[in-house]
Amino acid sequence: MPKRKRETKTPTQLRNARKRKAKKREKATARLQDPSLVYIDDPLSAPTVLQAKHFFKELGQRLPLQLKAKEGWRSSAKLAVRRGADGLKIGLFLPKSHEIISVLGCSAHHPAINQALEAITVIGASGKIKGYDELDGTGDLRYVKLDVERSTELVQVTLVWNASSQEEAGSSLSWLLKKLKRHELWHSIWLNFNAADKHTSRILAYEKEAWLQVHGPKRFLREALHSVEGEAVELCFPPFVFRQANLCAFEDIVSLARHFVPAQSVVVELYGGVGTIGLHLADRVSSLVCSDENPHNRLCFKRSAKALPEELRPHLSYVQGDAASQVKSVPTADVVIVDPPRKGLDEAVLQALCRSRKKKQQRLIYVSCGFPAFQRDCQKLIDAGWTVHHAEGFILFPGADHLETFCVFDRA
Ligand SMILES: C[S@@+](CC[C@H](N)C(=O)[O-])C[C@H]1O[C@@H](n2cnc3c(N)ncnc32)[C@H](O)[C@@H]1O
Repeated sequence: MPKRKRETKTPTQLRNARKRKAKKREKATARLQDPSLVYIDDPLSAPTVLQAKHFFKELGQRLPLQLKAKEGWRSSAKLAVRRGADGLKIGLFLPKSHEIISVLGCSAHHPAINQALEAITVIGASGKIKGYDELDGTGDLRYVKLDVERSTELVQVTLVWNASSQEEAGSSLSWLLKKLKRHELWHSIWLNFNAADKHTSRILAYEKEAWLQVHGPKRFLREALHSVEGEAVELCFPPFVFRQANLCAFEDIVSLARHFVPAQSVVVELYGGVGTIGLHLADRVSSLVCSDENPHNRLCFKRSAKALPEELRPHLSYVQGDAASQVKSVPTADVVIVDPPRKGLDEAVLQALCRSRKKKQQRLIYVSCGFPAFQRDCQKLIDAGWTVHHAEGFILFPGADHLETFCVFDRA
């Protein structure tokens, strides 16, 4: 039989074939739905919300649900960047997949986030910068983080770059920065150098050396929660600290927390971030010790506390450390406030709360962003003698299968 000649393709043909394939993939995913908007028609029908209602009903508790604006609420977003057929593909991963769905123009975004995304997408269409390719670990831009300063509508943008330094990033980064700086959208521009292995799921590199501010003022982005009563606080949110994506709705949680902290309480706050809840209790506490594992938070807390009236400052302190290292303070508190990540309380914290007995009466305010973990922790707290005094559910991400649970426990 005559041998068939092997078909060889020119580099241009190969490139075009790759582009066609990528376009086909993009078309297929475009038909799929943004995972953050699946329940947007009726956010109260999301499975987690129904599950939470059932759980509290079984405990003999009502669970009032709070839902604010369904559009324009997301003032902080971390978005993945990958290689697209026509430049950068920026968006959210579809559940359990490596496919990205574009979120350009998403109705949940604060308008400033959409403007920023548009600007980056247009610049990216030139093809001069490459989106990250997780198959081979090549490419430039891995993620973008966008945080809006709501009072000015300016955006703090962080470019997560696949290099370990600005030198290593080279001319493509310098070119992008030059283009970005022509826009008047920015509060500041930050670089986060993350050359971690392609198998990592970590979005940001948290080491101090990984961060570089290349544009904007030295003063951190500020946010005031205007609807919260008490002393006005200016929270600091540089890009390397946790910030609630829906700060407008979280204001109501902070207000509610104030309501459940009796005047002159000794308060211990674990998983406190930059002091988003704790600092708003400054006029209600005889002392507040706030802590968090992120070493960057301390400076933010101190700067915000410094701007409070002089007589309140001595009552406020901040300790850097993970929650497990702070459990000694739990029995000394009248009120313990916890707002852990999705996985819930660390075992050491849960154990400390379950055996804490020094005070005659104690209150625990638990703010949870992960309902399954809350359910588990709640059951253990009840078994240890805590009772649910009040619970409320907040739809912080309307359209997503998520509930932020606010629960007050008491122990006599
Ligand atoms: C859901 S955020 C809440 C922060 C704050 N209450 C707010 O609303 O901005 C959780 C915080 O827990 C911190 N964190 C995560 N794991 C921790 C741990 N094991 N010990 C202490 N803090 C932790 C994170 O750094 C983050 O600031």
